[in-house]
Amino acid sequence: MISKNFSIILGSASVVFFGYLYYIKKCYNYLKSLGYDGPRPKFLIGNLLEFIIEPKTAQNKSFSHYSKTLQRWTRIYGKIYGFYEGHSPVLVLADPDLVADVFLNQSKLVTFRRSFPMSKKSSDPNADIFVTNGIRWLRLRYGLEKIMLNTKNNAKCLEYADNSFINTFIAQNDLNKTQSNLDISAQTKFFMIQTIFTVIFGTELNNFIQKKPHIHTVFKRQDLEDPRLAEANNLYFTRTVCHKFDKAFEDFETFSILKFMALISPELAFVWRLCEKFKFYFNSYFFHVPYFADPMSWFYSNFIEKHLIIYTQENGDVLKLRANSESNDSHLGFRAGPNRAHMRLQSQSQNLNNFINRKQFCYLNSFLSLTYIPILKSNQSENGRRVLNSVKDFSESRRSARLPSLSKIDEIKKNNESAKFLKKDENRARHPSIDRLGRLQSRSRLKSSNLILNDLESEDFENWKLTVNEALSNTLLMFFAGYETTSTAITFCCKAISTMPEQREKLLDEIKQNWAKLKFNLEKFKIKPVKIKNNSNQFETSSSIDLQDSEDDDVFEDEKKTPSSNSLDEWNELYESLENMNYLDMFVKEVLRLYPIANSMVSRKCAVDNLIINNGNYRIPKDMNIVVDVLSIHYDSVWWGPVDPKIFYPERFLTERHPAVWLPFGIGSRKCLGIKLAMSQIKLFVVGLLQNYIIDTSKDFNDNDKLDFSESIETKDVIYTAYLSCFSITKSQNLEI
Ligand code: HEM
Repeated sequence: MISKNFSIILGSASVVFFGYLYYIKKCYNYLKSLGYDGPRPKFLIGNLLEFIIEPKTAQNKSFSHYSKTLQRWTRIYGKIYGFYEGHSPVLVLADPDLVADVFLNQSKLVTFRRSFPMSKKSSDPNADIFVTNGIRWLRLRYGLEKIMLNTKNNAKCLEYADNSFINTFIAQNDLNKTQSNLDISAQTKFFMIQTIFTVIFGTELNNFIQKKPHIHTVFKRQDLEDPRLAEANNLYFTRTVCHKFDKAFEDFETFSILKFMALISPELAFVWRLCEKFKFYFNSYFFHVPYFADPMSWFYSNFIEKHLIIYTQENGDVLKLRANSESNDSHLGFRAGPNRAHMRLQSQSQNLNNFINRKQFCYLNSFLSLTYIPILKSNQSENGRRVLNSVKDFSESRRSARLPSLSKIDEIKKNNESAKFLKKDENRARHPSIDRLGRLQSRSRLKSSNLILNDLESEDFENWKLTVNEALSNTLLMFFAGYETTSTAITFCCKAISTMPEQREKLLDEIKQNWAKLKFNLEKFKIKPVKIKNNSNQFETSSSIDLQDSEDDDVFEDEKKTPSSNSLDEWNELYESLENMNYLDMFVKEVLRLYPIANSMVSRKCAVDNLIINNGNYRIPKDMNIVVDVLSIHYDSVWWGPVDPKIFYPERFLTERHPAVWLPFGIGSRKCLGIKLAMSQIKLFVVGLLQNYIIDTSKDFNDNDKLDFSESIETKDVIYTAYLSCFSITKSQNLEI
């Protein structure tokens, strides 16, 4: 009997197993059936292996990577083709007209980012804008755009960046005077972490943490290679946070068996996700336990929690929506009862209150201002109890706050949207895809998430709020999205400056011409932030790190000392003058054209049935992943000529180009939200550097290295990175007034 049951189970399992294999085999006909050419897939893995190892036709087997593989395929298969990740088809666009058609003209329908089986789901309460799709994405985008693409806010961010530049680069370099070479990559990372931190929290990283050792439980001295130097350089915490994020990026790129399994069998993603949950119980080597087991929790408990409690307390606000039920969101750090961290913060909050009372701009406060938290005034004298209540109520509010906005969207969608969308499209040439959409709608089979509601009136948008989870997770995203990308871009710019004297002179000329408006950096620099003690190895900084709890408990004391007295108008002026420096703008754009940093992120998922593009020549079925071969477009002489696109030639931007040929920040409605911030940070760094230093290739490299800008840039799978990042830095006399 047992053996009979066993045979039945075994038989059924074999049927399912072989059925699945048969299904996988059939999948490999899909792209062909749609008329798309492409590389021949291997059973089970598709074309994944080619992303890792170049085919044997190459002289030596060398490591390949994502963008270069696409470039190679484009040369063989043309402007549009497909490949398989496991057995999932992916369509590649390598032509600006096609990209414009999908990302600009049809962007209403293709605003879904392609997802990977193991990445966070769009419906996850902690999902950020990068992974969300459909209406939820639109709501987030609408809110975040108001803050992140606002010129005044960006001018303010510039002030933060300028302070960070002084704190990291100039202070650091003065300390290392004896050192002939400087690792710009490390410096720019410090710069970025400091800037992003300040932009998010409105206070400098060191000011926030240095006098509060109990706050930073994760910051251990042993994390640092040389704690003494780090401490002396006043970058103790900055280094540590950089180290954490570097590790997180390493994890992102490291091969993991679970990620691989999910790619080759996405239908079983739930199994791999489950395994991921339990992987801590297994040997981490096999499953690759990430350094940040849960980045959100880490970030939350070390930064946001403190900031938020103080934020709520300072406003005298109790966040009250539903008083009774218990929170189950303790993973974010909120617990119903008091804990010691809360008590400590409570007693120290007065200092932070002073800071928040300044109503200083920062992302976290701005994002929170978009949430659905009703603010009730409460009795100021019951300070302690209020904080604890606010923590409790806050977690309640996070859950309940989500509901009104989502139901509102549903309501809007049901009443107006589908009809409106289709009506607007009546004037457009009717593609079969749109007709089909209409038929689907009339059969009430249109799923809410399939349409993007770009056509809503602006009044409707005003009611769209963020949930508190969304405000927080997007704050964390800013670190991930802006840290490595911008610092790498700055390193590439430094490389271009150090290897191309002609272009460097042109930049210097432009800086001289705009000198009056760009005076901020140098003036600040004159107030030396650092001095070196004569009789010891110890360095002394204007805000040296005191790991003991200080008597003077005002964490913003140092901030008051920083010479940042420019008014917002002046920062706006600086922002504008940076914007108006045409050569600088072209220079940075050219660097990003030659070395687009995050091109694998420019991807979409088709959200409608049968999207017709290129005047009906191509059909993209629903759920098809679409990626762009950015490198091929960036190096195409048809679009970038007549000067050879391989040559570094910023002036090529003087000619008007196709709207879809420069893609380092993506394109269309999902274009990078940090574009303005990133561009002004890069420009500020370049100007600051040239104002103060002569930058040359490192003395450790010979003349051949010196000329080789492109060869010194290593490209990784996911994003680009620089591996020769040491430069020789000497104090410049050029621009002294
Ligand atoms: C040189 C620096 C940067 C580069 C090269 C870069 C590149 C990109 C790219 C290629 C995308 C995908 C766009 C698309 O799908 O069309 C993207 C998205 C995004 N980036 Fe950036 N980025 C940079 C800096 C930043 C910074 C500093 C921030 C914020 C502080 C940021 C925030 C975002 C966000 C939020 C998205 C998602 C937008 C959405 O899905 O709606 N980025 N970025």
